[in-house]
Amino acid sequence: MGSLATEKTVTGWAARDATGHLSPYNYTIRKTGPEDVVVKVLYCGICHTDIHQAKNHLGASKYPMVPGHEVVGEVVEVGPEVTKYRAGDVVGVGVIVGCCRECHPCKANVEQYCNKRIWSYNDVYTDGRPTQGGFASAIIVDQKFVVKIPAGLAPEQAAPLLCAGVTVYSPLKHFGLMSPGLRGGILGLGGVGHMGVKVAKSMGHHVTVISSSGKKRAEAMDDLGADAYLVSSDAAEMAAAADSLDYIIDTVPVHHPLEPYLALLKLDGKLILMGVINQPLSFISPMVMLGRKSITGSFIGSMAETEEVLQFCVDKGLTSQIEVVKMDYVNQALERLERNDVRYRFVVDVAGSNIDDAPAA
Ligand SMILES: NC(=O)C1=CN([C@@H]2O[C@H](COP(=O)(O)OP(=O)(O)OC[C@H]3O[C@@H](n4cnc5c(N)ncnc54)[C@H](OP(=O)(O)O)[C@@H]3O)[C@@H](O)[C@H]2O)C=CC1
Ligand SMILES: O=C/C=C/c1ccc(O)c(O)c1
Ligand SMILES: [Zn+2]
Ligand SMILES: [Zn+2]
Repeated sequence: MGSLATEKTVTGWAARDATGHLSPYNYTIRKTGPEDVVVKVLYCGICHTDIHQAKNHLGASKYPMVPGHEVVGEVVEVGPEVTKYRAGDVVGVGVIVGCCRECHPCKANVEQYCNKRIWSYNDVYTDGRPTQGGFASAIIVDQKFVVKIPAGLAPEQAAPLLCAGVTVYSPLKHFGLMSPGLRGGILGLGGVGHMGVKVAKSMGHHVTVISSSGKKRAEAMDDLGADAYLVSSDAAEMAAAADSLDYIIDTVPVHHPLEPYLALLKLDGKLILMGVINQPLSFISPMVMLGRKSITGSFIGSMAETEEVLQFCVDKGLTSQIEVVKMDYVNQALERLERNDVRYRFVVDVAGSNIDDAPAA
C-alpha cells in the first residue's frame, strides 16, 4: 500500500463516456492527510444513481468516472489525527465525502444538505482532484464521512444500507413516521424500495407495495413481508386503496404521474420523492389541497443516521436481499438493474475480483 507520504495507485472500473460502460482504470489517490482514512474496498453496492451518473442523465457527468457509493472495506492506513478508526476496522463510506462544516445544515448535523457537499465520485475534492468511488481497489476518505460497520452485520449485507437503507430511514425519522401502526406505501420495489419495506415493517407499519407490474407480488408479500400489493396500472385496485396511506416513499427513477399516488394518501399524508428525475413532475393543486397532503423529497441521510440505520438493522435482525457479483460482471449488472431485473440490490465483491490484476487504461 505504501506510506502516508506517497500517492497510492489504485485500480478502479471507470465509465469513459455516456454509454456508461465501465472498464479498468488506474489512478492515484492523494497522500494520506491528517484526518484521512485509506480503505481497501471489500464490497460495493450498485445503486440506480450509478446509472444516472455513468450515463449522464443529469447532464453533469465527468469522465473517467469510477462510480460506487455503497462502499464497505477494511481500513489499511490512517492519518495521525484520526481518532475513530484504526487499521483492520471494517468501515463504510456512502454518497458524501466532504462538506463545509460551517453552514446551517452542517452545524445541524445534516451535512448531506450542505450546498458545498462533496460527492464520493463525479466531484472535485478540496485538493482539486476528481473524487472516485467504490468500484475500486481502495478509496481515501476524511474520517467524518466514514462509519464503523457494527459487529453482527456481514460486510456485503452492510453495503446497501449505506445508501438505500439510510435513504428510507432518514425521512421516516425526520417526518415523524416511525410510530407503529402507520400505513406506508413503497412505490417502486427496487434497491431503495425493498429496504423501505423492510425498515417500515420493522417499525411496525402496515406496508403496501405499489409496483408497475404484478411480477414481484409473491416475493413482496412472502419474502419481504409486505401487507398489501397494488399494481399501479390496475385502476380498480388503486381506487379501492384511495385515502388509505399515511405516506408513500416514491423510488421510481423515471418520469411518472404523481396524481394516482396522491390519491392513495389520507388527510395530511406525505408523498416523499426519492427518484432522481431530470424532468418536471406535475399535479393539479386540488390533489394536495383537498386533504392537506404534502409532496416532499429527501436525500440520503446524515452520517449520524447512517450509523443509526446500521445499528437498527443489527437490532431488528434486518438484512438486505442482494445478489453478489464479481467486478467483471458489473456492466451486465448495470444493464440488468436498468431493465428492472434484480432482486433487489447487486453488490460487487470487489476484493474477491482481483481487480489489480486486470490490464488498465
Ligand atoms: N433521494 C436519495 O437520496 C436517493 C435517491 N436514489 C434514487 O432513487 C431511485 C431508485 O433507486 P434504486 O432503488 O437504486 O433503483 P432500482 O432500479 O433498484 O429500483 C427502482 C424501481 O422503480 C420501479 N420502476 C418503475 N419504472 C421503472 C423504469 N422505467 N425503470 C426502472 N425502474 C422502474 C421498479 O419497481 P417495480 O418493478 O416495483 O415497478 C424498480 O425496481 C433512483 O432514481 C436513484 O437515483 C437512490 C438512492 C438515494
Ligand atoms: O444514490 C444517492 C444519490 C442520490 C441523488 C439524489 C439527488 C441528486 O441530484 C443526485 O445527483 C443524486
Ligand atoms: Zn445511492
Ligand atoms: Zn455546509
